[in-house]
Amino acid sequence: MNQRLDIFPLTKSAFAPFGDVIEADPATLRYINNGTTERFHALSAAEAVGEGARVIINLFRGQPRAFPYEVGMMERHPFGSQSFSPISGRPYLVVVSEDEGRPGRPRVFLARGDQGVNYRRNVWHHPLMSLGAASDFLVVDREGPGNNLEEYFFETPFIISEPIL
Ligand SMILES: NC(=O)N[C@@H](O)C(=O)O
Ligand code: NI
Repeated sequence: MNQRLDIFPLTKSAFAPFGDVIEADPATLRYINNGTTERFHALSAAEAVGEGARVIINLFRGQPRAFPYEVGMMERHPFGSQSFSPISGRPYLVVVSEDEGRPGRPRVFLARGDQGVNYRRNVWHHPLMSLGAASDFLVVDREGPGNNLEEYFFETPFIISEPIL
């Protein structure tokens, strides 16, 4: 099998099996604050399940990945969603897999610096992949009891070549 992964643009429809894209979607636009603010309403929703669980807001500062990059593992969070919204304005990579009892072949999306993603609960994804320079992200996910991190390690890593920005 060809282990090299192609990179696709991040779009709402392509990402739909994995979660939501957080971007200024005109279909969600509401004018608020006496017309001085545009509200792009309910682009996604945070989920945190389990007694005593809560949704938390974090800042992640991701160091840039080097290429060619080996995707040797995927992870998922069984008890909650996880969203990443870029603050530094730089593009980044989003790597997700369908669940086949284990992660299927990863799919790689290039996200613009004005696009965030919300991984639905229990969706396989690779940890944050910043590009070019250390990049900050607002991250909304779940804190609470139980192990909210499941990891899977591939026998043969997949390869991502340097993205063309
Ligand atoms: N470990 C952690 O909080 N981050 C990962 O879940 C990630 O997806 O980057
Ligand atoms: Ni994660």
